Amino acid sequence: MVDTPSLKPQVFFVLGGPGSGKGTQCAKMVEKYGFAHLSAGDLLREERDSGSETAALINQCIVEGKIVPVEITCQLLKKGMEKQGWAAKRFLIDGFPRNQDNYDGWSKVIGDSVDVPFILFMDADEDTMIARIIERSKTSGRNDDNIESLKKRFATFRNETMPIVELYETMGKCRKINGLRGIEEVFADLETVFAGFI
Ligand SMILES: Nc1ncnc2c1ncn2[C@@H]1O[C@H](COP(=O)(O)OP(=O)(O)OP(=O)(O)O)[C@@H](O)[C@H]1O
Ligand SMILES: O=c1ccn([C@@H]2O[C@H](COP(=O)(O)O)[C@@H](O)[C@H]2O)c(=O)[nH]1
Ligand SMILES: [Mg+2]
Repeated sequence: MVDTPSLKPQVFFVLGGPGSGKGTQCAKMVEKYGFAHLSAGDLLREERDSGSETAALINQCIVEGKIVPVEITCQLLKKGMEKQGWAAKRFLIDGFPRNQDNYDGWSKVIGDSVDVPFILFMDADEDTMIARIIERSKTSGRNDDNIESLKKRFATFRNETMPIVELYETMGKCRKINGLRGIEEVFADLETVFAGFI
């Protein structure tokens, strides 16, 4: 467990398939309400591009749509949270925990050092998400924004991440958002869900 001051940070995990709008909505929460946003995927891409000893493993996972071992991701998230200032913060952690290994690793390293009031599940159908990612691929420069990687990312999402969404549902801690509407309409729903925290 990490050593925390008395005031615990609040962490809201944001889950959803590739292209469901996690990053887009988190950016709006940062802009309007000053939440701190950590995208696990962005942190992993940054670590890969730094050329560290884990770079090759991270890149292989990204291209194959597989999930990076939690020891790597959790350390990046912990460092990111500390960098932002740990205490009295509201963190949106985007794209994590993605499987049981992620969930267990987070529980072990961070666990009760933070409060997780609820998670967001950005719900959208695959055809919509594929169309968004193919459009994004024109400018993103991401080496997993292509049909081959995307199919694998969807399979991982269905098989490994959805059980984590369901786990939070059973705890009464999952807030499902219809991600199919326009960006502003989706954001209005987030504002409703976050009432009391904004
Ligand atoms: N509600 C929306 N309607 C239309 N387009 C959207 C909507 N939300 C996001 N987009 C667009 O879809 C693309 C993917 O969105 P975003 O990057 O937020 O998804 P993500 O869930 O973070 O995906 P990934 O898991 O691949 O990082 C972006 O180009 C974004 O501008
Ligand atoms: O916790 C995580 C988050 C991400 N990954 C890997 O990164 C890619 C891209 O993630 P995005 O959220 O779409 O940016 C994802 O497919 C995984 O390969 C991870 O392993 N663990
Ligand atoms: Mg994203």
